[in-house]
Amino acid sequence: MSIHFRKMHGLGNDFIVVDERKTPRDFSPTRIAALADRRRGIGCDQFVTLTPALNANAQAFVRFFNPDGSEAGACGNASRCVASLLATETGQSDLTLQTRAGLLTARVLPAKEEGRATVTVDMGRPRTGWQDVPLAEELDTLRLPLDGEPAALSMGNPHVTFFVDDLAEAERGPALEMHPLFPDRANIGFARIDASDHMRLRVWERGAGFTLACGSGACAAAVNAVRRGLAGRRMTVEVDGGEMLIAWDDNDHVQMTGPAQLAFEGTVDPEAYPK
Ligand SMILES: N[C@H](CCC[C@H](N)C(=O)O)C(=O)O
Repeated sequence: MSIHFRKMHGLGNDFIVVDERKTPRDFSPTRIAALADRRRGIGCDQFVTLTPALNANAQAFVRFFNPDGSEAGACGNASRCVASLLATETGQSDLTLQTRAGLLTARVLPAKEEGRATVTVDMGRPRTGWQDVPLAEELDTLRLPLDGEPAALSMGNPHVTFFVDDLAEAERGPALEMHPLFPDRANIGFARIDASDHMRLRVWERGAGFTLACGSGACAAAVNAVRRGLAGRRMTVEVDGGEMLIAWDDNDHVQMTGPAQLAFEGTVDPEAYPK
């Protein structure tokens, strides 16, 4: 039986979004991986499901799955896309999403062009304890004992940020994702600080590989830059797919602003894919 889906993206980080609030489906990791596959399936960086919110203040419970079938607690770019979807549906500009990392509030600004919105998501507080990331042992998350001394934190998902002069160092990403120091694996960011309010970032994403943008990775890199005394608390983060504005506010919350775009809608029969 075919289901409806939306293909959306934030700065080229792309998503299949399935609204299961009326008919929950509980896709298996295998089926998610098949649907997310760019050759055998529809193809996406993350598969995103909406199910009924458990918290009365939220419009939906939102879950994020990588193309390898693993689930992530946070996904910044997809959170902007879902907020934009809910704004179109409800006519509201202020939305609340329930995620495994907690409640996220979002504000959708008036769309300048059809199908594209600018959204600010409050991504909550960065968690900088070694067990938050998590790390395999007690360490100072400001400088990990790895070549390049990266900083680490969680935005609801694990992020490690290397501060580099040459972004070619991003080729280290695949091996570092699987490093034994990261029991849940990790998203590996490589940030070049070009000014106190501007960085260039590439992220090797856990379970997804290089993406054109990583919202939670931009939040993590901006906070880690402040922690290391390399930047101010408002930062333009330039990624392959474009730019986001990140602000680590006075309440210790990270505000992420960027575009959300609906590419197309369609239907798919999940039964046509491996269970
Ligand atoms: N690969 C990430 C999830 C997607 C994050 C990224 N697409 C974003 O916009 O934050 C993880 O496993 O934690």
